Amino acid sequence: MEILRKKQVQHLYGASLVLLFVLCFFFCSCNNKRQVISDAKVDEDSVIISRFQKYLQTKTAQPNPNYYEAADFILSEAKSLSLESQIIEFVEGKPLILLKWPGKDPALASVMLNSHTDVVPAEEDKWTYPPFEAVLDDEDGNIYGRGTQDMKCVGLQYLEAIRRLRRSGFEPMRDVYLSYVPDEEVGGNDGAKRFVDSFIFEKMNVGVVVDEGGASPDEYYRVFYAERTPWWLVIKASGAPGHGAKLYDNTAIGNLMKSIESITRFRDAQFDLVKAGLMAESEIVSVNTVYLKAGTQSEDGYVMNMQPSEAEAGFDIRVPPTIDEASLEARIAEEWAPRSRNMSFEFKQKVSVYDKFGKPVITATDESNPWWSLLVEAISKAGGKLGKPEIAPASTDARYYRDRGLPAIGFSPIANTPILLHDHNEFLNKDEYLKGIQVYESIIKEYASFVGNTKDNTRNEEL
Ligand SMILES: CSCC[C@H](NC=O)C(=O)O
Ligand SMILES: [Zn+2]
Ligand SMILES: [Zn+2]
Repeated sequence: MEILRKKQVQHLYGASLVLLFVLCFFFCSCNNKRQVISDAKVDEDSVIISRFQKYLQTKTAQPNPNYYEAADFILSEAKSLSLESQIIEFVEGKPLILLKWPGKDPALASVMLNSHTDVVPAEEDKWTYPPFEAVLDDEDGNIYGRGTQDMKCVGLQYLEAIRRLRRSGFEPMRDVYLSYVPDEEVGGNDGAKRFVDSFIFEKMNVGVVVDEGGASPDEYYRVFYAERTPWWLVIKASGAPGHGAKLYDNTAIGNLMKSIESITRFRDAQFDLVKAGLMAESEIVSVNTVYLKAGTQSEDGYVMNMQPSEAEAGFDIRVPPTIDEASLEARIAEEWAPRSRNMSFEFKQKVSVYDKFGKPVITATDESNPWWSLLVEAISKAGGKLGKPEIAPASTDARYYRDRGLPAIGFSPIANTPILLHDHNEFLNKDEYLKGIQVYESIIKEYASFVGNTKDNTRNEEL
């Protein structure tokens, strides 16, 4: 009896040891698998980041962008994804790359994801890291480089999102186009403008355009449904020249100064509305003096005892679509550059805030525009938070698409990031970049699967 019990106990011990061993083995192998999976994810992420760095290293800064360097990179990525591709040169030396992921029902209007390949220049000596080396700072995970926010991030995130969707077996219903356009930073006349006027664009039967937005310092992504248009104003004043010691009326510089005082009063009043929290920054007219030119030059500077006969100033004015253009025009002609003070003015750039029907160029952000609702849904599905739709403070290529009556949404998935577009030390955190890919994955999926009617989905078309 005693012996039997002892034996039973020994058996029990043996069985428990085996069970423990099996459990240990199972647990360890599971853990190992987890380890393998997370190692693979780290590896995949670093490959994605190095592709981004490669695109950032292409030298496409204005005023001498090497567009072919960027084109070669985009085309090789497109090839690895088996996307259809073509290079279009509306202007020699300024290629536009058009990629296509064909949908199952080509009769449906297509989705177009737009980005520009050029970037603004950088003052290299003011940067912590060289602006075209795309250095990844291991301490904070930030990637520094011109174009990290504006907007090489977006251009490549589109492709990374498509890579993932393809891998998951997703097939679009609608054609998805990716357009990589030149010259946005200098006005888009040789890029997006030529493109929208082309037969190629006509044939694409675009139903919606997604284009760039901006960075957001908080956790809410910014989204733009319209934008302020640029009025680049040059004011010239003339007056009698005279001795530097003489006081007299109507000098060129005196006349220009009066205008600048008037412009400054207007600027301050507009700015006060923002400071008081009554208006958003892009809902007011902004005016900034960008150059002043006067004086008679001498060998070592300017002649000091002569009052010049001509003086000139340049202003960057940004006009929201909510404003009455005629009253601003009248203010310029009557107060800022009146003929009565020997003044004249011209616009280096003047884009109307109205479309050809005289209505403000705006994309609807309500249920009348299914693309808007789909975007909201897609971002939320990806776990992103969307801020209140805004008017973009500056210009983008989206205006060319909106001008044609197409809904165009300005959106870059950059949250928790200081706004450094066109600034020194522009950067994007690698995790924010990776998160953005998921967001586009969700948007493309939502847009490309949508089979509902898209007619009359912008206010412009309704009118
Ligand atoms: C009107 S051409 C200039 C376009 C430029 N776009 C982005 O910064 C801008 O200054 O708004
Ligand atoms: Zn941009
Ligand atoms: Zn820009």
